Amino acid sequence: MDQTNPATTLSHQHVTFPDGLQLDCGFHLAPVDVAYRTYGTLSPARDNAVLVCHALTGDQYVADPHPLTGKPGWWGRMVGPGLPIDTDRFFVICVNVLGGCMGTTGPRSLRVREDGTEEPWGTDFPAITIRDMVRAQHLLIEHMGIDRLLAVVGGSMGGMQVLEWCATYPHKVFAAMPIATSPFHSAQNIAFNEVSRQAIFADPQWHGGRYWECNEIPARGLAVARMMAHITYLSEAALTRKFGRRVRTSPGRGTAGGPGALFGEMFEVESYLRHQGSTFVRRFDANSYLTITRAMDYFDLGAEHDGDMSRPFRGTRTRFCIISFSSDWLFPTSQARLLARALNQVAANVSFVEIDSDKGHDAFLLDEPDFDRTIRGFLCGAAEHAGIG
Ligand SMILES: CC(=O)SCCNC(=O)CCNC(=O)[C@H](O)C(C)(C)COP(=O)(O)OP(=O)(O)OC[C@H]1O[C@@H](n2cnc3c(N)ncnc32)[C@H](O)[C@@H]1OP(=O)(O)O
Ligand SMILES: N[C@@H](CCO)C(=O)O
Repeated sequence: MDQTNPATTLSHQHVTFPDGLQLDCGFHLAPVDVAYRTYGTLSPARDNAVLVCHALTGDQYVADPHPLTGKPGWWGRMVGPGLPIDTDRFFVICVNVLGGCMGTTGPRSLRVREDGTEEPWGTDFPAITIRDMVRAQHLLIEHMGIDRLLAVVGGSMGGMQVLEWCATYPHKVFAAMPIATSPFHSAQNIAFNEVSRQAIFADPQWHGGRYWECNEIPARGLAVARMMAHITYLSEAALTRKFGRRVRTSPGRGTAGGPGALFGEMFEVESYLRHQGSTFVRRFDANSYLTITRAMDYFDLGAEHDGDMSRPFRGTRTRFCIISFSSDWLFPTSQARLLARALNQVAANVSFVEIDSDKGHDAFLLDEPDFDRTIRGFLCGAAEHAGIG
């Protein structure tokens, strides 16, 4: 089933779809490479698959070390034997999103020019939507011979994909967990994304998006984009608990590119953000960042259906568990509640849980026992209702 493609050294699991995809923007993108990871074993009936959808800067390495950073998978505490998404029981699939930079086709992928030579797509990569990402995942799921996913689970932009799965392929999702997400990307979030993008554009090493020609990357701009965005993933309480107003007298870690040493001292929180920025640029592509943030901005389930948020789910038989976090100000509980209300009009099985946490948006990536229990319980219930042992 797995076709190892020597063109990518980033993913152990990878399929090329020569016919590609018709995108929402009207462009036909072909071929399309889909890079993914699986954990656990697909049952003979192919009915125990759980698709995990990653967030903006995530990737398919959910539960094994990242090939570029060597760090543990981003949901290693959630996915594995005996863990809430139990790989002794479920076959877990995670796909690097379309537009990404970890093996699935994106701006860094090569395209063939008219003269037969190849170059990266760069900023010519077509605009994509969350639905396009889901279509690419669907190609893979069909390729695997899976008719129905037991569950689709994801946080943040991953949650947007969960909702698109339910709207676009309603008969293929038995249960869905949209986490720390919203049925539309808010004006505030579009605004934050725009600041991130402007930081990239302002970097002299951006070179109009053709930075590979100069053998450079817009590292400073991408790092600033990440620093700003990272603040939105936390909460005031989390930042205060972690750093307060503490300063470090020696700049130490996290000084890359900054003027901290000029001031003689640096607040711990500054050092932390610089560290987050500088580690990010080692693993992420700026053009992917632009492409994916734009896809998030376009996301608006209601607008896709004449302003009626419940319409895409009419007739659904999917079981939903919506989860929000009390201190998440990026995807606040109020937006999850709007989703729950819309779903309640048309779906028979909708539960909604707000987890009490002061860790902000990224709480879905962190140790939150109530969250773990909710995921475990919902998946066990779904498996039972689906008749899976
Ligand atoms: C589906 C997806 O969402 S995938 C994408 C998820 N991954 C990311 O977002 C990666 C970046 N984000 C993070 O690291 C997030 O904060 C989390 C949620 C993943 C991890 O949170 P936490 O466990 O609380 O870690 P924390 O935010 O404190 O960061 C720890 C890092 O900061 C460093 N750090 C902590 N304090 C400081 C400081 N004062 N100065 C410099 N560096 C610091 C640590 O050394 C550590 O570095 P390392 O990751 O290189 O080992
Ligand atoms: N911190 C996560 C969540 C963002 O929504 C990421 O970077 O993907």
